[in-house]
Amino acid sequence: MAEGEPIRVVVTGAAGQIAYSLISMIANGDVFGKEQSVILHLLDIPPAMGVLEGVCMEIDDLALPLVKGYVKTTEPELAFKDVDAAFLVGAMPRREGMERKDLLSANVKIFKVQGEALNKYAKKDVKVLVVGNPANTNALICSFYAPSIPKENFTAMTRLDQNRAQSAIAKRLGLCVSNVKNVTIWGNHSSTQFPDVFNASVKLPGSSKSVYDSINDSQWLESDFIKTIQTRGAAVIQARKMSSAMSAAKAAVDHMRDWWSGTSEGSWVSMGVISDGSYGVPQGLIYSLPVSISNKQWKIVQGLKITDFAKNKLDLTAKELLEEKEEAMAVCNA
Ligand SMILES: NC(=O)c1ccc[n+]([C@@H]2O[C@H](COP(=O)([O-])OP(=O)(O)OC[C@H]3O[C@@H](n4cnc5c(N)ncnc54)[C@H](O)[C@@H]3O)[C@@H](O)[C@H]2O)c1
Ligand SMILES: O=C(O)C[C@H](O)C(=O)O
Repeated sequence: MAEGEPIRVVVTGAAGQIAYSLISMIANGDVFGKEQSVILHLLDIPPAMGVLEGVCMEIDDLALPLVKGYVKTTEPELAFKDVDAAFLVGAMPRREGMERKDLLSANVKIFKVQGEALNKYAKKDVKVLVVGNPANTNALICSFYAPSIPKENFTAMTRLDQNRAQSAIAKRLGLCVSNVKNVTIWGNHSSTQFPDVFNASVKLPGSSKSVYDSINDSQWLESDFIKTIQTRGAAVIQARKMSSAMSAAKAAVDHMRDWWSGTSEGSWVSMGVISDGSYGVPQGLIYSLPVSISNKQWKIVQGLKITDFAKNKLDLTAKELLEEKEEAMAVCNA
């Protein structure tokens, strides 16, 4: 990319509630850096075009110098044309009482169509982040229908779960969240996910201590803490009557920023990525794993301690993803 040239960034579901927070953060340089200008590609469906018109007025009124233009469209071929990065947010959110996989039959077809469009129109090194639920399986389907783009370029968002877990640990310890490092989310962005602090640490002045030792309450860590993170999305829906948006947008920013700029030495983040058999996870699923990133390439962190307790949890969430994959393929082939 030539110095000073804008990158093209697509946000789907651009008239929705997550996009409303996300677009301003992208436009402000929070994802691709304060020097990187952007052309925003904003995709939504015809009934949402009036709202999107208003969002575009607000983009103008933000008066942010990094925004070199925007494309507002209902056409995937325009939305995905030559894009460098894709935030695939547009999909139906769940309502109270639903599991995310209940959205599968409604949402998965969107990701088939968008995979095909990415395949035809996007740059071959496009970085794709799927936010729309069920995020892991939607990312898998999107990648399946975009065979000319490397599978490594399709990821699903579990960063919100990581942020929730790190925040809960910090709160319990009375520390700032920036002191908590290397919490891992394994598996599906669903109630079977495993938020794992066995390998996480707490930074203290001049030293570092394991989260386990710092909290010193394995009963809490192995039951209430896990359940709270697994069901946090549902708790937000119950309270707000709408799913998380502000925190979801921030997590999407964190995910793409780290993919773009890299992780620091000795630290990792969680992303739903294509599994290669590491940690006994079946190959070919989009499964949340610990990754370190440099030169815009993620790498699965190897050698983390997996106890029998953890292994059972890893297997359970893999089983759910295998079932979702089968159901999604059936929906797409129907
Ligand atoms: N992975 C995560 O951590 C995470 C977190 C929060 C929400 N989500 C999911 O993100 C999705 C969006 O949530 P939201 O709160 O912004 O929903 P929303 O209903 O406010 O917005 C969704 C937008 O997508 C649009 N849309 C629908 N079909 C589309 C299509 N085919 N192409 C383009 N746009 C389309 C809708 O018109 C709407 O404007 C939901 O599926 C939600 O469950 C995921
Ligand atoms: O829980 C949901 O349905 C929305 C989102 O996936 C979340 O985790 O908040």
